[in-house]
Amino acid sequence: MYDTNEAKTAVQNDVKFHCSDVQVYYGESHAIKDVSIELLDNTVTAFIGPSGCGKSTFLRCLNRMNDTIDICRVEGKIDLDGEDIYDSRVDPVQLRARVGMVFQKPNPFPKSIYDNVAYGPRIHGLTKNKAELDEVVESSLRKAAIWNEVKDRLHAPGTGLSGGQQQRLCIARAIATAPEVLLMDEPCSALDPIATAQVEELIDELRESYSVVIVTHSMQQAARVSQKTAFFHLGVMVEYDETTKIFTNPSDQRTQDYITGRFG
Ligand SMILES: Nc1ncnc2c1ncn2[C@@H]1O[C@H](COP(=O)(O)OP(=O)(O)OP(=O)(O)O)[C@@H](O)[C@H]1O
Repeated sequence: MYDTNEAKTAVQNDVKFHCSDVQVYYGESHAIKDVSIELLDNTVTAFIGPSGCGKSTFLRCLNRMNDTIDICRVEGKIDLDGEDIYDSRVDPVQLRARVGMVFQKPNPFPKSIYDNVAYGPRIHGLTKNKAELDEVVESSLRKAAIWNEVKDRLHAPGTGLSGGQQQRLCIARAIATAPEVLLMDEPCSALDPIATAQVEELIDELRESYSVVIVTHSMQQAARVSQKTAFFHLGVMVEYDETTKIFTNPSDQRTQDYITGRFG
């Protein structure tokens, strides 16, 4: 039913994130229950599940974006390369340079294309001079597969690009701080089919350099772009396995019901 690519399966890659017994509360409401998962390097992991099951909440735990929500409380342990990201010594701003994020709606800053990409390297002091910064901007735009479309108008506003171009600009902005992990929260939901195909192709390329975690409502997209899939339901991670296995022979009846469209 779903077109998965078994040859792309990545089982031997290193663990980037080791999450154990993660709980998330919004006030009294228990949104994520006992989630334990290992997320691999050089792998695209898809989070799927019905609306409200907690996919975005769990994704936001991985770079402490939930810290910005007053009523949100995270418990359990989340290690990135063996280091606890919730340790009081960890600076969330530095963490977010290592664990970049791309949102549902393209959100370029009201700045030029160049300045959008240069923003992260500038605030983190990653380059020594203008020539180095130019290089980072160019290589990030190239990796995000948008260089050829913008190279002659780097000083035009980022907000003047099409939706698909804006999303690739946001991916370039996330890549510019040399992250190790890219979190993508429904990155194609505001894009047309052509822009979606371009971003999906890009996600496949990004996997060579990063660990990519993507929340998606589209099971076809999860099947196309990911090697691992986690299925969430009512705040619980029901099943986590090779994408091929999840879409062809899931172990849990709830996963089976979801992928065959019986609920959600
Ligand atoms: N800022 C918030 N304040 C209070 N409750 C929240 C907040 N964000 C999410 N929730 C609740 O947490 C639960 C999980 O929401 P979340 O957005 O993580 O689910 P999701 O699977 O990503 O949903 P969708 O696919 O619709 O985006 C829901 O019950 C939601 O109402």
